[in-house]
Amino acid sequence: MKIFHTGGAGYIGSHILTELLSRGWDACVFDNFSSSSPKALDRVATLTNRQFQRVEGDIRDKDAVKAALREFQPDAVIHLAGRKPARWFEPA
Ligand SMILES: O=c1ccn([C@@H]2O[C@H](COP(=O)(O)OP(=O)(O)O[C@H]3O[C@H](CO)[C@@H](O)[C@H](O)[C@H]3O)[C@@H](O)[C@H]2O)c(=O)[nH]1
Repeated sequence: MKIFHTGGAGYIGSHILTELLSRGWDACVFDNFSSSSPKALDRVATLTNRQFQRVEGDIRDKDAVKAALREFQPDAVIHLAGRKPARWFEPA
């Protein structure tokens, strides 16, 4: 299986990525590292002893997403790239 994995460098994403690679699946991580670091991907590669594609890009950039999908040709997409939830404000 080939998985296109947005937000794959994040907390939940990097755990999912580890599981995908451990199953022998291929992955392409698409992430802008706005709340994560490429170092997380290095750690996953070391932990799993697997290499995978990495694309640094903005999920809102339709052309960049299309180009990455066209090149990788995934079987499935796991989409975790997203902004953190809005803060909770106490009512006045
Ligand atoms: O426009 C965007 C926004 C985010 N990202 C990426 O998406 C990933 C999101 O991951 P993260 O911020 O770690 O979120 P979660 O994996 O949902 O982790 C949530 O849950 C964790 C466990 O509770 C907390 O530690 C985190 O702070 C909280 O955001 C990161 O790699 C971001 O760089 C993009 O690529 N594009």
